Amino acid sequence: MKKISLLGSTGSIGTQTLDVIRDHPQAFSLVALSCGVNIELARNQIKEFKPKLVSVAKEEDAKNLQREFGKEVEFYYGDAGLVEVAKSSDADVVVTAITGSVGLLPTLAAIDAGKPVAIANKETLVTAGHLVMEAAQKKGVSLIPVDSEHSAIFQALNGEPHKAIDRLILTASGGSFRDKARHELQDVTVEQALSHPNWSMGAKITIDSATMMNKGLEVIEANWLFNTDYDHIDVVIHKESIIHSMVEFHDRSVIAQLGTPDMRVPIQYALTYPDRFARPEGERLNLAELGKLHFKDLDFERYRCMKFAYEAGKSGGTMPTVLNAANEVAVAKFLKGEITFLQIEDVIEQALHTHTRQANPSLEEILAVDQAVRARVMNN
Ligand SMILES: NC(=O)C1=CN([C@@H]2O[C@H](COP(=O)(O)OP(=O)(O)OC[C@H]3O[C@@H](n4cnc5c(N)ncnc54)[C@H](OP(=O)(O)O)[C@@H]3O)[C@@H](O)[C@H]2O)C=CC1
Ligand SMILES: CC(=O)[C@@H](O)[C@H](O)COP(=O)(O)O
Ligand SMILES: [Mn+2]
Repeated sequence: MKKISLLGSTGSIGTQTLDVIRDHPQAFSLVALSCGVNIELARNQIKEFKPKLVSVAKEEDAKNLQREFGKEVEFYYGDAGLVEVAKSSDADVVVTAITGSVGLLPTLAAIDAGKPVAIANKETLVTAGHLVMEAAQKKGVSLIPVDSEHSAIFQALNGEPHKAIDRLILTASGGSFRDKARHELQDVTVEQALSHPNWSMGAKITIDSATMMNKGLEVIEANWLFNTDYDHIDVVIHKESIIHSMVEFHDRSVIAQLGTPDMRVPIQYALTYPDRFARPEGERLNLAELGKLHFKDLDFERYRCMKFAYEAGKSGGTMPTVLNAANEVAVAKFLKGEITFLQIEDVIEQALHTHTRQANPSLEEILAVDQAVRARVMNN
């Protein structure tokens, strides 16, 4: 029985992780969970899965739940609660399905406690990839990708030596506005931006997908997870999201991983690796029915966030931290109707331009830059 601690249980990846646990009750159990403010759903999850440790965002919710559930469950709250859920249970693996760089400290805590991490929370690797990778290496802890592109690459690599890799090719759907030209993006609404053509995901990543920042974050994520430099990571637009990503080897052989868009597949693989469990209910891929798959080069002027992400990734130091923090706040502002869709790019560009890069930042420096950028962007 593999015991799981789940950060972000009430979100898109979180609830799909619970689907996987529910599908394989002999193999998996949930021993700890965290969520933010969706207490109604968390309450049902606690009743169904009976975790011993739970963290919520607010102290008041933690106190009320403690009264309700009694001694069987220990409740925590806030950022410190996330760290407890990550390190203090008897979990065999921690799934990071929380959104944003708030996932950094709990991820480091899980690694420090020697727990393998099934990593969906890409912002953690973007904001402090060098610290996360160094900690994982030092502790001998594995980071297993959940993000569909990185799971695809992980599966395509399947033990191939690093020296055999020539290029990683990430596929990008193009997001909600894949068929719109740049001049048509002036007045797009939040509702339109939240309508992804292929995937049902949380709000933040859906907006990232529409700006193409999601792919930018994923390029940085791939750089860390697969130790591959930016000149050997490409992106191709593939509107159907059937090929989840590819690896080109030195002999020009290209291995891709395909499947219908269903995040439960990479989530489950991250939990069963190196084994594969069945997903009998999963939708089969029918290529004949699809008929065609489409591919298109990425236009860096159309998708300016991609340019920012490659530049920030190549610069390294604190630049990816700035990219991520500015993006998180800009997306939150767009979702609240405070800025327009195209202003997301302007906010990020401005934050990157005004920042003085620090090389090889410590955890304290990363946290300070993250806070400073958030404060500046929030008040602008
Ligand atoms: N959705 C997808 O298909 C994919 C997602 N990812 C990545 O996975 C991560 C999660 O994405 P997704 O599931 O879509 O996001 P959702 O917005 O659907 O869920 C986010 C989860 O994190 C919790 N949360 C958010 N902020 C806090 C906080 N400050 N403190 C405590 N809990 C918090 C939410 O709690 P609550 O709702 O209770 O407030 C919720 O449980 C992201 O990093 C994303 O990029 C990667 C690949 C695919
Ligand atoms: C499901 C998943 O992994 C998302 O990150 C998805 O890739 C978003 O799709 P696009 O960013 O390609 O639109
Ligand atoms: Mn992805």
